[in-house]
Amino acid sequence: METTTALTADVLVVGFGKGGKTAAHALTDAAKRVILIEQSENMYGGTCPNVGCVPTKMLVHYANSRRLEDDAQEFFANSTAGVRALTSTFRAGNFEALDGKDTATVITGAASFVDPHTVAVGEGRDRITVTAPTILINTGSEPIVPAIPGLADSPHLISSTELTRTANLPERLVVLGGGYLGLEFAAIYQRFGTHVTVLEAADRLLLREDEDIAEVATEILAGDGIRIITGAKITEVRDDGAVSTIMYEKDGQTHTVEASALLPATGRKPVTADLRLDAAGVRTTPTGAIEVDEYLRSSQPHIYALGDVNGGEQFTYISLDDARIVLDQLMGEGKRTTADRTAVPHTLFITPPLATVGMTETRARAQGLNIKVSREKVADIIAMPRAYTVEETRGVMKFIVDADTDLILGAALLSIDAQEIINTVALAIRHNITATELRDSIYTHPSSTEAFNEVFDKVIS
Ligand SMILES: Cc1cc2nc3c(=O)[nH]c(=O)nc-3n(C[C@H](O)[C@H](O)[C@H](O)COP(=O)(O)OP(=O)(O)OC[C@H]3O[C@@H](n4cnc5c(N)ncnc54)[C@H](O)[C@@H]3O)c2cc1C
Ligand SMILES: NC(=O)c1ccc[n+]([C@@H]2O[C@H](COP(=O)([O-])OP(=O)(O)OC[C@H]3O[C@@H](n4cnc5c(N)ncnc54)[C@H](O)[C@@H]3O)[C@@H](O)[C@H]2O)c1
Repeated sequence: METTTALTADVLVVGFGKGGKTAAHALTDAAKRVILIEQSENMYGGTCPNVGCVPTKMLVHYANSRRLEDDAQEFFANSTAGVRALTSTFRAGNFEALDGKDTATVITGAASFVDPHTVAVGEGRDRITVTAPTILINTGSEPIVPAIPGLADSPHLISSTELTRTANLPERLVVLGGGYLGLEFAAIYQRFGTHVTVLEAADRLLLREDEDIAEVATEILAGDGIRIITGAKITEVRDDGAVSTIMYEKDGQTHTVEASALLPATGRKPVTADLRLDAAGVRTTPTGAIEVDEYLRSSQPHIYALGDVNGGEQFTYISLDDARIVLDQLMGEGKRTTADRTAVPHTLFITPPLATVGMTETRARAQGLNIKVSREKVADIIAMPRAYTVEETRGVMKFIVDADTDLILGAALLSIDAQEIINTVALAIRHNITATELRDSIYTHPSSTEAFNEVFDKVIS
């Protein structure tokens, strides 16, 4: 006999991502009854701490600390064991922190809509329905596997998740796509001792960045031994026992490259297919994202979508900011919107990292702005001995400054510590702090921030 447990809550959250859990905590702290449904017991806390940012950045750290005398396979297995230990601690912490609250419950199972106010989890006797006047969808994104003949069925296909967990270091990794995810895994695995090839469809890496910056980043990656092939049109994957052969066309010629592991890194798509959004009357875009307004309200005003699932930029801190917008709707003044975001920084965690914010030189010139550009190789920045003290002097710093107002328009920092100092530049842009003020500030020594003393000086005269 089919039975259903019917639960109610003030707010229902579907998916344990950054935005959903942040909102869930704030709402329970405000005495709301919250139920959060997460499909997998391996994903409490969502993508970032389990299979995304945290494991990959820990792997960057491990890969960079490998010594020549370390056995590659053993060192790698110990590294992923370290990652598994940390992620399981974070996972348990995420679960306890929320489920342990008096007014919060975490239910494990895949949720799908029954009607605009109700979702169901489980089957038969285990079926639970949850009904709530307000629903937050935070189901994240998943990898796109491009429709290349032979790829989806290849036994050597490996996901980014598996690459953060496996104990086996692949001998030859081919990464399809040279975006954020592809380049980070390429850099990590090359340093662990794998032979890595990146096949990128575009004519160069990092199309969104200025060409000179992309060129230095490409030189660094290639200098580390990664084979980078741009302008590659992948046509087929053929499998032959121990290896896959990837066929691609470049400049009118057909080439092949062999792989023992094959990572598709050609983008991620919103997870909406199994949510039965039609039953809730929630509209999606052609890419499957939940259609939202600037307040993150879906086509059903009581249903909000946060994080990757709403088709916005796929970063943890954007999902976090989505939570601020939704909380402002539910408990605040209802004014905060996605349009309030300015100077959102990004970091590509290669070594050294590439952090960017604001406008590129190319875009500023295309807009006809009167700009000054300061660009200095990290090795040449006398005011930044930190690069020498940690023996990482590769890279370049570039700032785009409005020549009329002295305001900073953008920055690209390919440098040790770039993931930290970019936040100071972003803050300066947001609060109209001028290039002169950044140049003339007092910074700790030796630090990377003190490069500002010198690099900004080059555009201020
Ligand atoms: C390898 C990798 C590295 C990354 N590195 C960085 C980085 O360094 N910095 C950065 O800012 N971003 C990084 N990102 C991107 C970042 O991880 C994502 O943008 C972010 O985690 C998205 O969070 P979210 O809130 O949208 O949801 P997610 O954290 O993706 O959570 C969604 C949750 O919903 C669950 N779910 C899905 N469907 C259902 C359902 N039907 N019922 C119940 N639960 C469901 C999923 O299991 C998942 O736990 C990385 C991503 C990857 C893949
Ligand atoms: N450090 C970080 O913040 C970080 C790290 C990893 C991932 N992420 C997030 O995850 C998202 C997904 O990452 P991603 O790298 O998969 O996507 P992406 O969109 O960043 O890059 C995809 C790349 O694949 C290329 N491509 C597309 N189709 C191709 C094909 N058929 N053959 C060869 N190349 C092809 C594209 O030209 C592009 O360069 C990122 O956009 C980012 O938002 C962030």
